[in-house]
Amino acid sequence: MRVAIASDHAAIDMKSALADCLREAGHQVIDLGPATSDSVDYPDYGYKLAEEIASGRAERGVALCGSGIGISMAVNRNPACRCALVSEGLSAKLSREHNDANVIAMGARLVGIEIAKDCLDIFLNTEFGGDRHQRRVDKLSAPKREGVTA
Ligand SMILES: O=C(CO)[C@H](O)[C@H](O)[C@H](O)COP(=O)(O)O
Repeated sequence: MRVAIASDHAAIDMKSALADCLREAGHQVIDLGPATSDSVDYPDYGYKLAEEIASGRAERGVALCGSGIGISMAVNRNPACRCALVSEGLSAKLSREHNDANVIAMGARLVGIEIAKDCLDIFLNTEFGGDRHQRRVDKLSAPKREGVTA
């Protein structure tokens, strides 16, 4: 699978460790940076990652920052992305089975590396359930959200 990965300065070590895991598992890794631990802004990297998904250059994405919150918000501003912020395996599994998540987000300051590896493995190896979940996921992509005024 083609997997894009991006972080901010707070998650650079986790990015490097997860990129190694992805390569060892035979995935093609698109590392969008950053390359150093100099302070950067998570929206810049979240938007870059989202663009990789939207363009089709990447099939899945991994978004990392200190809490995972900021970068997941940035990724989800792109309508092509369904980014799930997770911190344990069951959420990673449900993000695929129920939500067809195409990006996983985690917080390097909150989640240990072994749990992060487990979440990533589950995220990449769990199929979408389809059926009733497809109808709901379709509504996430609908150009007009029924009953929403804002
Ligand atoms: O967690 C984050 C955003 O949700 C970021 O990774 C930052 O770490 C966080 O905003 C704190 O930034 P700092 O410059 O490292 O203090």
